[in-house]
Amino acid sequence: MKRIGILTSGGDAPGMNAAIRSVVRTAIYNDIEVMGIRRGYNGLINGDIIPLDVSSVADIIHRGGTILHTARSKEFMTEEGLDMAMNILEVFKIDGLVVIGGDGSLRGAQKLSEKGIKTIGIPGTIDNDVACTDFTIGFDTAVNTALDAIAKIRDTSTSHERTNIIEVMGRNSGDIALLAGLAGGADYVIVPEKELNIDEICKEILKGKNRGKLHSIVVLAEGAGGAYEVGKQIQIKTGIETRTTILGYIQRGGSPTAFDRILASRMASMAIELLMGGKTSRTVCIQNNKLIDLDIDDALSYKKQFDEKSYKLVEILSI
Ligand SMILES: Nc1ncnc2c1ncn2[C@@H]1O[C@H](COP(=O)(O)OP(=O)(O)OP(=O)(O)O)[C@@H](O)[C@H]1O
Ligand SMILES: O=P(O)(O)OC[C@H]1O[C@](O)(CO)[C@@H](O)[C@@H]1O
Repeated sequence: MKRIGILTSGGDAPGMNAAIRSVVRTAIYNDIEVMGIRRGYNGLINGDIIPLDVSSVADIIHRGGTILHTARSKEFMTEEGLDMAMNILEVFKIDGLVVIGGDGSLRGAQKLSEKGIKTIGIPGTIDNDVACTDFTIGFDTAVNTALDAIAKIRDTSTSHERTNIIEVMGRNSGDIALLAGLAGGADYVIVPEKELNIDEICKEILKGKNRGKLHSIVVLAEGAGGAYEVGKQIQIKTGIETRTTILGYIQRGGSPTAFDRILASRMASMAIELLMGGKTSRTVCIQNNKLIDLDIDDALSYKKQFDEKSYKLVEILSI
């Protein structure tokens, strides 16, 4: 293996830069050249490619976002787009590719490997919705960012004796809501994996009020829908003044936690080892605190298991 490419795709996530740094430095350490493909699969189709050396990845381990930029590419999902991407890889003499992104991005990597380019995927998304891995890069930072916001909202909720609904990201996954809610002492978490029951939530809130609680915190995952409507319903049914905060993109930016930097550095270095070992169509995952690699098709066939125990624990601890 003489020259590899690296790209980030889908939504950005804190820790992607740490992964890029680790790919570049592990490769160069092993005498492999690295080309940075900018703007995801769009950049691959358009030849938006720059060489990366040791210094190009200096001073980025602590930065959010991705220095390679990212994108979602409809064109890449067509047969013509895929062929154009393969042509560009040939033109730039790239014989291995590392893709950092969510499940869609890994699917794209798999398509390229079917066409003959050696590809390795690294799961990076704040949503933690790639079922084959216990953690995706960026998830831990997003949970900590949400937790910090919950703590601040809790202060003002207490002063005003209000209920606060806090909407977090996660697409169709309730993982950010669940863990930020557990760590933030939420009274209730609303997740897409569970049916929404407003009366049940109101009962819990009123139970808390009757034992002298000064505030209630409800963490809602965006995929569970309608934060403002949920807040309105709760206010009508409990008579308690209710406010809604949507955290949005602050969860996708910011300096990655130690956990995400370490996970990113380890996964990315392993991706290069896999390429050097001649592997293709594999994705790196972490399971039970061990890094493993799986065939991308197998990895994408995993079904995400909802963490019922943590969900129950939120209920137990909010009595
Ligand atoms: N089935 C597929 N075949 C080829 N390419 C795909 C496929 N699915 C997704 N991709 C490519 O990967 C890109 C990113 O996918 P997607 O928008 O689903 O985000 P993701 O990687 O799942 O990350 P996130 O959910 O964090 O945004 C798509 O825009 C597309 O270019
Ligand atoms: O960047 P966009 O297109 O607004 O996408 C937002 C989505 O991306 C994510 O931030 C990451 O997949 C989701 O949590 C969210 O639903």
